[in-house]
Amino acid sequence: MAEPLRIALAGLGTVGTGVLRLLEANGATLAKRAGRPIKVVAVSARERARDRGVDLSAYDWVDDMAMLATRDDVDVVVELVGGSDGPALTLARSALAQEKHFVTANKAMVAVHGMELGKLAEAHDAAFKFEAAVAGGIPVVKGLREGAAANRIERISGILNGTCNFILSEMERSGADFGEVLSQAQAKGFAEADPGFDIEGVDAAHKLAILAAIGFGARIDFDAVAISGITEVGAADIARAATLGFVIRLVGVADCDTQGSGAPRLLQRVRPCLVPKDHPLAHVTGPTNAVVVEGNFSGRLLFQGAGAGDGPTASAVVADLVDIARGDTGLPFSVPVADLEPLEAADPGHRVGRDYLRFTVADRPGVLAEITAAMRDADLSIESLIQQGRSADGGEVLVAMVTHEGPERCVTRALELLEGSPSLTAPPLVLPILRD
Ligand SMILES: NC(=O)c1ccc[n+]([C@@H]2O[C@H](COP(=O)([O-])OP(=O)(O)OC[C@H]3O[C@@H](n4cnc5c(N)ncnc54)[C@H](O)[C@@H]3O)[C@@H](O)[C@H]2O)c1
Ligand SMILES: N[C@@H](CCO)C(=O)O
Ligand code: NA
Repeated sequence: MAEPLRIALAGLGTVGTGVLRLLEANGATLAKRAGRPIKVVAVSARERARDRGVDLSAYDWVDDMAMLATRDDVDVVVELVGGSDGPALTLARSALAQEKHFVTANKAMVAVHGMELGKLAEAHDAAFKFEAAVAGGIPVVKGLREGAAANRIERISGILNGTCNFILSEMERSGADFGEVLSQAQAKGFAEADPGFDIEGVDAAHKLAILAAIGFGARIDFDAVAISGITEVGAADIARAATLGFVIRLVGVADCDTQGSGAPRLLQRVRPCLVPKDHPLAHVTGPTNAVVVEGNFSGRLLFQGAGAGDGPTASAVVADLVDIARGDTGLPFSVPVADLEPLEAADPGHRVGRDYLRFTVADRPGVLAEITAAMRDADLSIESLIQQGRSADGGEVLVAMVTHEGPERCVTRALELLEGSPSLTAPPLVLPILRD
């Protein structure tokens, strides 16, 4: 059998230890599939003494992870540390500059520095692979880059954050409150080191920006992703959505739009959406992720599976190692980085859709008339409206409505007209209804 592919592994947390376990469990099969053994030679993490439930005695321990990139006995550096900058980025730059292949699960770093790292990889004939960075174990980077390569991609949409999906579907199933379910997601190892990245939608936006770059042949533009997280979604919204025939999911959507001018513009958004109960994404529960890719010849492709957790994420990391062992060390993106288009961000104002609007209002006469007058003046038409119950103390009540299809600028205008109104006791919540 050929010489082993020699690995240095930085980070021995949830994913890093998962990779060691997987290589141990499936080593013989992997060697056959890859044509040579995949062998870890060195590891690095913060605390050497910590009990991780894996035997590290066969690997060199390196205190300073930056040293992994300088070793002559290493072909691939695997980074499972996290953080868009700091030691992960230093390691990536140094490994690629020294012509080591580089594999990572770090979507924050790929979303922010992917263009620079991709260029560096191309310049040094090294592989730069990040299947685990997007939707954990689901082979969606490969699916888009390779499986759907023959298509013009028209739209990418998906549930890209396991923590948020777990929280929303658990709140829906058990009626538990947000904080309690977030703690469960943290205990299960889905959440980021800073769970703010999950619940504010930033993690999903990192992943969407990476997928959009591959799908649309565009430069990664993470700063252009419009992001809203799930912190404002309450149990009452989930219950009202259910009454109206929807579930609430955090969904990332990217598509291109010429806005009449000819030049394609890219719209990337991550928002909690109302998903019709018969839509495939409505059945995605727990930490599962799902991505719908719409190709002009393939039609709809649905990729679904575990988006987080040690085993599934390790599966994606090791799949990248198998590719490298087989000699697939080619372009990190669908085209050379220099050929990725710098697409401008699209203005969503003219996009047509339906929305769920939730107002928290003072419980007194005339308030509903004020809201509906603003909607009339903004040319926004109401399809249905729910105002349930009365507050015992004449305090505040929730009014939820669903609009008819109309341009997004009408919703923006209605909210502008209501801004500062003393009738509203909290900022309104707008959740788009995901279109088919
Ligand atoms: N956990 C998941 O389900 C999952 C899924 C997909 C991608 N990811 C990504 O994989 C990466 C790792 O995630 P994780 O969940 O395994 O994290 P983790 O916190 O469980 O592990 C991180 C590891 O990196 C080490 N580390 C952190 N900072 C360090 C530093 N400054 N110097 C040396 N070592 C340092 C820690 O000691 C630990 O061993 C992140 O980029 C994360 O976004 C995680
Ligand atoms: N925190 C991420 C891990 C997988 O990328 C999630 O919940 O989806
Ligand atoms: Na993946």
